[in-house]
Amino acid sequence: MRDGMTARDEAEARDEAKAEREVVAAALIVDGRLLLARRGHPPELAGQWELPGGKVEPGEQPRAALRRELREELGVEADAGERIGVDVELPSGLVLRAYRATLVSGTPEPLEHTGLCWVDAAGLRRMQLVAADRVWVPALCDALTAG
Ligand SMILES: Nc1nc2c([nH]c(=O)n2[C@H]2C[C@H](O)[C@@H](COP(=O)(O)OP(=O)(O)OP(=O)(O)O)O2)c(=O)[nH]1
Repeated sequence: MRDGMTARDEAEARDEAKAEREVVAAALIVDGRLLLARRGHPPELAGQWELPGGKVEPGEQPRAALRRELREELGVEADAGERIGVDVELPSGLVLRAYRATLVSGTPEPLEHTGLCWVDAAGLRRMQLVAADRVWVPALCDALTAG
């Protein structure tokens, strides 16, 4: 045990460290199309498409983080649902996880991205996705074709 820390402090610190390592990403599907967002930064990812989302803050639940990110990035209220696709280990040590999301209110706008687009399964296969997201294409296409 670390000096001055109780077992509960340590458990919470572990939980926080774990939460800090997760990036949540939204598979937001409306009318059979998936929303993609184009990154403007960092330079090595600029111009590539991703699922909107971001890092979970310490003490934050992943689905709450996703709702916050969609509010900040797109200006919408959304619900976060089931996981989709596999966990992806990012080179930075973060773990990237995708969740189904449903739109509750608002129209997505690119408040922090350089653009948005809605794609069906064929469109998704043509997009230049950030490398980490490419493993999700089959699962996302299944979700799109399942209606
Ligand atoms: N949001 C998101 N990030 C992704 C995806 N795929 C992927 O490799 N990433 C990476 C890019 C970044 O290294 C990291 C998330 O960073 P971010 O910039 O979106 O996080 P954030 O909104 O919390 O922003 P920041 O304040 O840390 O800049 O995960 C994805 O589909 N969505």
